[in-house]
Amino acid sequence: MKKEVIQVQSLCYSYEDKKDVLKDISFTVNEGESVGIIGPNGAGKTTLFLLLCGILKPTKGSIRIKGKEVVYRAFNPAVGYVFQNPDDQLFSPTVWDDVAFGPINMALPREEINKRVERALDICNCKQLADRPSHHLSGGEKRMVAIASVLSMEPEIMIYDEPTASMDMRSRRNIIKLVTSNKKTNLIASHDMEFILETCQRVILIDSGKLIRDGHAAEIMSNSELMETCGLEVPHSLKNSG
Ligand SMILES: Nc1ncnc2c1ncn2[C@@H]1O[C@H](COP(=O)(O)OP(=O)(O)OP(=O)(O)O)[C@@H](O)[C@H]1O
Repeated sequence: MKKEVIQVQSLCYSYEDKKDVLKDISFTVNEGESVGIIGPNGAGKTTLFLLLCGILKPTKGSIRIKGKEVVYRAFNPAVGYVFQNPDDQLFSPTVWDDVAFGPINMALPREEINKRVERALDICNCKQLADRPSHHLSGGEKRMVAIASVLSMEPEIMIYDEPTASMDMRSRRNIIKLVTSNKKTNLIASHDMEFILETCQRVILIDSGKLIRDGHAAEIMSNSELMETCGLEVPHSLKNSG
């Protein structure tokens, strides 16, 4: 039987100056599943991710990761979060330092740190960037390095917020490959519907903070009436198929 690794129960969230950003959200995610989180701008996708990582604290409801309640502001090595904006993730003098930052803070032995950095840079095709300052990289390069800086911590659950934004075709393909070939649990928010379709069997559709649908990706995303009501478009590859 599949293990439930994420359990979200009756989750509500209000910012101080923006109420009811998430309204009574409940879902579970099994180990090894890849789930797309789709919804229009401002639907609450990033807010949901910040709650899953413990960066924000639920106004109501609960989130359990691997059976344990998420602790507000506590680092959870099981969860890796790739921020929407890579500049929020990269701050060290070089790419190598940025990718090593997590493993160093996990107090791993030097040899293990080196191994993990090499592996993460290799998976993300960033080896040649290792000695460059992260803030001198292009937008797409920064995004790949940001992914490497999370992969180096080897979390079981990866959360990606808009991973294909500003990526060229080759880098986008590379992300599809790394998401579909890993054995991790993946949560991915994206407006790139074709990308979601290629990487996720299941999607959760959120609109105005409410969970509208949770189910089979192609089934939900081919429903043109539903997609349009939520300000989204049926991906090209599903047009005329549903
Ligand atoms: N720090 C904040 N303070 C107040 N309101 C916020 C804050 N961050 C986000 N919001 C508001 O909360 C709502 C949900 O925002 P969120 O970033 O979670 O949406 P999203 O689905 O990720 O959007 P996008 O697709 O544009 O990235 C929006 O109305 C946004 O304006």
